[in-house]
Amino acid sequence: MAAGSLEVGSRLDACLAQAVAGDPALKDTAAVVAAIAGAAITISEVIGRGALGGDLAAAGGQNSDGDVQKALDVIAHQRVTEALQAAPVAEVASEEADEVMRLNPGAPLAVAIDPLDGSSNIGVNMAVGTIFGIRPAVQDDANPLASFTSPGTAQLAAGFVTYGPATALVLTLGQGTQIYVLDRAEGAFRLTHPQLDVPVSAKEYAINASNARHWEPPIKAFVEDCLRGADGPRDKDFNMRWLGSLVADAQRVLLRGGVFLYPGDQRKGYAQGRLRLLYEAAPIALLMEQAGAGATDGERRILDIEATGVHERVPLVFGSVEEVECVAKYFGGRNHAAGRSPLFGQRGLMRS
Ligand SMILES: O=P(O)(O)OC[C@H]1O[C@](O)(COP(=O)(O)O)[C@@H](O)[C@@H]1O
Ligand SMILES: [Mg+2]
Ligand SMILES: [Mg+2]
Repeated sequence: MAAGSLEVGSRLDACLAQAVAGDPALKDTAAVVAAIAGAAITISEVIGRGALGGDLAAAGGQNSDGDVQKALDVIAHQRVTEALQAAPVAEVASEEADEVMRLNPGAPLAVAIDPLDGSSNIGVNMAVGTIFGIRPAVQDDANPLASFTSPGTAQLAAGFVTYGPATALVLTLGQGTQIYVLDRAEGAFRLTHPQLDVPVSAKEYAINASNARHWEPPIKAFVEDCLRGADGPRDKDFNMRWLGSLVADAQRVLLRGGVFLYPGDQRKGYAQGRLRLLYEAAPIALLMEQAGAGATDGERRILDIEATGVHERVPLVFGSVEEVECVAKYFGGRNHAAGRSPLFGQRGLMRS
């Protein structure tokens, strides 16, 4: 979907048809997007009823990452896998399934999906979401992960749905990033943002600061310098937001800029942070890059990283390009001593 060629208010199905008319190779990808969007509408109805529909936060089993599955995690996983079963999808890598799931052998596409992102927000009426990345399926009976080992650049499309005050689908088919909002009266998504363009610089960061004592020195230094604001080496005051829901934080960054960090830290099991490469970091990274923003693990471009496991984690930094590059400088050791140097960050020394 080329930027500028889409009309605000158009229905998702019309926009997908237009994309396929322009590039017939997108036919299957568009069918998968439509299937996920359909499942998202039904998930949004469940979430919209809140506690009227029962306790969506009720604990069930455990997923492979050791997280307790809540009732809504399980419902969302069922809804998306049912929808993908009826689409041209050979395999699914879901947060809520230990192994890659085989759906339609021989079908052309594979989907990595986080059916319900932001699980800690379930049951308290806060935003949650669904994240997905669509890739070509690679048939290799000896390697069940074959469809998912290519770097994120192999993704044909990526997106997420936010179930917030409005239900929104943020989508890229590799030509810009668009937002569609669910028109509840009609039961259809309509285009609201034909081309997102993330501001290059920003004054807002998002990180779970309760982990500060576990952070590595570059992250500590970056955040300390943000906190020092106009009195420190960054020379500007920052605001902070943390929603505990990656999709909601990502949507804010896409709409008004900023930087999000979930770094690795020294807690047991958190050396690579908390977020998963295949169904969280890689789709978000494609959406960011297609909107003019960046996504790294601190230093390396997320889209260049190859997965070696379904639920592999990766440190994640994304958002306004200047901020993402600034974080990389702290990792490179070029900035992170600066905040503590008597020559930096003091009015009248390195700055006028
Ligand atoms: O509770 P923490 O450590 O701040 O982690 C919050 C992060 O974890 C997540 O909830 C992980 O996703 P899931 O809920 O899909 O496991 C992100 O949405 C969010 O950004
Ligand atoms: Mg998640
Ligand atoms: Mg999840």
